[in-house]
Amino acid sequence: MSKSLRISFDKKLLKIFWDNQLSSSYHNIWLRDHSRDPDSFHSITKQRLLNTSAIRRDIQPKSVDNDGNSLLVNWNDNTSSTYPLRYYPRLTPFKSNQRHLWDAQYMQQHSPSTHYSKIMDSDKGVLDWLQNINKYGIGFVEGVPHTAEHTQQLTELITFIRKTHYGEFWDFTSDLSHGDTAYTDIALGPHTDTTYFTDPIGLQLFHLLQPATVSGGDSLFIDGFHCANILKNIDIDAFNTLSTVPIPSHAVGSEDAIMKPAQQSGYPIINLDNITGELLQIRYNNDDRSVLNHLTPDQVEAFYRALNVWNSILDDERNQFWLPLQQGKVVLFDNWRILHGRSSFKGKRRLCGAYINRDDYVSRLLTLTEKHIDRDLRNDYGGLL
Ligand SMILES: C[N+](C)(C)CCCC[C@H](N)C(=O)O
Ligand SMILES: O=C(O)CCC(=O)C(=O)O
Ligand SMILES: [Fe+2]
Repeated sequence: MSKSLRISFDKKLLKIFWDNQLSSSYHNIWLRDHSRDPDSFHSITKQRLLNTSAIRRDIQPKSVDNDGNSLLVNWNDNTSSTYPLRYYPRLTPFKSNQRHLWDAQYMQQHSPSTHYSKIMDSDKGVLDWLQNINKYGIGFVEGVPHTAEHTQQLTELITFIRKTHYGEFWDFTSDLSHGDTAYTDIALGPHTDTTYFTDPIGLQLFHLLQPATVSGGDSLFIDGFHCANILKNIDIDAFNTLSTVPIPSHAVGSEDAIMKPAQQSGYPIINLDNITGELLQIRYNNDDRSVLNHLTPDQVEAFYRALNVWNSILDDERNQFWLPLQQGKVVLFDNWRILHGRSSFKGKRRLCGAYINRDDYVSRLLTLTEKHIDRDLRNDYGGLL
């Protein structure tokens, strides 16, 4: 084949040249390994059937044809491969181009919200809600009957609730019923929850069933990704410190804890996606941080300096979205991105809510997106998994 026409499906996935211009034998192995022919790839389960280690080291394309839908490669081991030509972006809900980072002013003017009736009507309403989470990290629902039962039912329309040593669907007040300051009336600074789990909870939902009867108890939300970007821009050393120094943290739980109190070896406060390098997870709770007995003297200095810069950004009112939660208004937020807090309060206050696992949230988002957004995507997406 004389033409040397480059067909590039995607820089990362698959680029091949006609005229066998693949430069290294491993590129041939890589190409063969990504074949979508029925002997190499299960079209329903999207799993590889091919035994990668059995691919011959000297595998070479003998010919390459294009039938308009797929690229057909015949190999020198008498096998052949197909590669669908159409390429859709992988449905990865956390590509930064889908995220809209925000400060307090933006959130005051554009609180992403949907109505309870729309969610109860159909799972398209659930998708709208989760798309707000995917884009802004936070999403409100108005018009929710202010009972724990209705709130739990609403939560379970997303997916199942994650059970922890705090219970399943929680409905709590300041009675220290669990060994945590959340069960008191003191102020809580901006934080993410369950930093002491190997897999911090993905989403957190709050519904304030009883605002504080005397005063206070307002809620704070901060876009941790927006703040991490500020940190990166103003002090790259501090950003690098907080995205590398591992921090241990713990939860005491309480006698009736279903699970043993959690104590985890460390993870950094700012965690990046291992493939894309994008912001993946903010893991910050200064109250739950355990003893730092693993740092060198230099790391201690770098850590506390960086922590000060980080806190100066969190404490900047321009980044702090404060609001008094109310009966009937549910908030759901991405605990891997959004920090939350509370002002101290006086009197009785009752908050209910739940945790949802990260992976269960993401798979629900993907499933509803494929169902409602792009039916063709299933085939193209499947062909190129
Ligand atoms: C939400 N709920 C009241 C159940 C528990 C709160 C636990 C708070 C804990 N310090 C953490 O940050 O994980
Ligand atoms: O009481 C509140 O508003 C939230 C407390 C808190 O941070 C939590 O329960 O995780
Ligand atoms: Fe919390």
